[in-house]
Amino acid sequence: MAKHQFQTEANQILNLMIHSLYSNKEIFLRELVSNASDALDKLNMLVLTDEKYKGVTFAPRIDIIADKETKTLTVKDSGIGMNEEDLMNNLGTIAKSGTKAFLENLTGDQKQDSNLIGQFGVGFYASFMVANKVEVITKKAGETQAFLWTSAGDGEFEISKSSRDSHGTTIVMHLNDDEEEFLETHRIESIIKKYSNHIPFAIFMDKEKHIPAVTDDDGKETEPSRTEIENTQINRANALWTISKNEISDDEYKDFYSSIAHSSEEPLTWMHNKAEGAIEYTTLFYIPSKAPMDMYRVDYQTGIKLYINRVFITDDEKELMPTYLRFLRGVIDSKDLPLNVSREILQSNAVMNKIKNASVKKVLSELSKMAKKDPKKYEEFFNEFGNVLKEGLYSDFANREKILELMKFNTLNSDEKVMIEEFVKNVDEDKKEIYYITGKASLSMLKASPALEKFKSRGIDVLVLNEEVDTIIFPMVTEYKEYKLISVADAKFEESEDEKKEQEEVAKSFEGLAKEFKDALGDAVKSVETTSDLVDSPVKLKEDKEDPAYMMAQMMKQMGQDTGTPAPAPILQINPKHELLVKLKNSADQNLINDAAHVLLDQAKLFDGIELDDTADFILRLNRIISKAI
Ligand SMILES: Nc1ncnc2c1ncn2[C@@H]1O[C@H](COP(=O)(O)OP(=O)(O)OP(=O)(O)O)[C@@H](O)[C@H]1O
Repeated sequence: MAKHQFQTEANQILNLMIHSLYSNKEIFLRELVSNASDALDKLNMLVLTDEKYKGVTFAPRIDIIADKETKTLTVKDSGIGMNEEDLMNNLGTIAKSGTKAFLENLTGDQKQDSNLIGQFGVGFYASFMVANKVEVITKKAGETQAFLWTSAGDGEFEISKSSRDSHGTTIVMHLNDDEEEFLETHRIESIIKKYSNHIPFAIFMDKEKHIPAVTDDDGKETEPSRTEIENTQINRANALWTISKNEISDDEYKDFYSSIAHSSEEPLTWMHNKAEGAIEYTTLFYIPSKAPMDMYRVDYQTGIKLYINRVFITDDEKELMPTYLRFLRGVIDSKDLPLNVSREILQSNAVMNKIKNASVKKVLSELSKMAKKDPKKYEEFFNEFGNVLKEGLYSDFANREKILELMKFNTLNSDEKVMIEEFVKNVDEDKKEIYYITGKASLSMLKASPALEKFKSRGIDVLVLNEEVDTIIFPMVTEYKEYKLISVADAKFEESEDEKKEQEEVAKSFEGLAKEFKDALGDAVKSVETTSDLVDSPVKLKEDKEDPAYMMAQMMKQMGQDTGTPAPAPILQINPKHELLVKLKNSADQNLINDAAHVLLDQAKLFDGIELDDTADFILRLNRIISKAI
């Protein structure tokens, strides 16, 4: 008998289970049954596709055995089973993916953590919530040696040789004294009905059956009533997605979600679709109510299971759906794919691609319906998954317009987020230009940006995009229907001849001050010029987009490369109508002009979220100006 230590992460999960933070203990049965069902799925596929398993019989069943005398509860399956190496890896030494993310997210706060556990799906270790000792007797299909894995959940497990009639896995849980409720037939049956009614395989259990008394014609009892034990199927065992929509209740959909997503939270919504025609397939997609913890990790777990004619193929194929829909949970099942499909084939398979494209369209159109019919629910969805969906704007060119229509935008003139279809109603029908501003700043800060003043003064609304990803995504999104998307910095408004003339005159009268500013600031700015764009602010920065150095820096940024070379110096634009600049123009105090030039440049930088190179210098100059004013 060999003793082994649990891997640190596995041990942490185990400890959590034992000192159960989680109040919903009954889910241990859901987890074990779901593992049994997965093991049957795996064997089913191998028997159908792999020569090596030709001789193996696939007789799928799951048995639950409650023994009140030994206080044990057993879950047994005739699935793929495990050999010694599998046992070592799967039950102890290698934590399943997502474990790290899960553990990092724990807060120590019972209520919050219990929610997290509900989302994570603790798997096999959940058995230690109710048992003080767990034994796993298992034999891998096609192999001869069976093994016994035992642990009391105390940091160690043991593996030894054992025997088992045929392939499959038996999990024996020695229940804690206060968990005997899980030996009661009705309790077990209700848990199975709740979570595992629609796994594709039958679950059996011994049940007491009442046989009524037999009476003769005169009503005299010839045989008394009695109870018999009968091995009975306790779940419906019909893959839920194969049933027609109108025969499935909301509760059944929710329960099925709980079993495939290992989640105790209700899904936000689901979409069940049967496509008939050239390619036949069924999809059942769920949108969770909370974002999975690993959603922003590269090693996120996919939530879509692929079945081919009800035979499980994979749940680990990131190409099944685009990454920007990675929050989806559910099933794709099609008769029209070859059973022995490999990962490579799957990725380039024309049928799979058609299913994928049609499914994406379906999901997007369902989301669009939700946005219109149930805005409150859509808001919940968007708050959780909006930023992930947004990734589709650059990764899925074909559906860009639809994804854009699913976005909710902050805008300059609105306190509530609006959708683009609403937004364009107020766009100038002649110009057909949608303006946007991006920046890594708070919403209020960005809305107060000097760059928006020319829009404010003209009453034009602007999309205000203050998420970090927006600065990368939106420059790539150049149009929506017949509208152009234009960054506020590139927006041009027509001016009358008189206006132009007036501006030229103003610029001329400010030439002296502009030169003094440039002399004071040196290479920190490319040039200093007057602008008619500003109303309330004295200055703003402008990038010179024609500058080759600027274009180069942008290109490198888009390719995700930071070469460390500083961006080219910006142009400092000054507002000739602003009192401050008018006063400076008329001032002969060179020191004041010098300090003001620096302070105004720094002020413009701060507005654009740029860190100051020399904060001490900024403060020194500011203080000098203040003391002069007093
Ligand atoms: N009844 C079983 N038959 C065969 N293998 C099993 C069985 N139960 C568990 N395993 C193996 O042990 C692994 C770990 O199981 P565990 O329940 O901890 O996580 P999981 O099933 O991989 O993840 P999740 O619970 O999120 O689906 C499984 O992936 C599987 O390989």
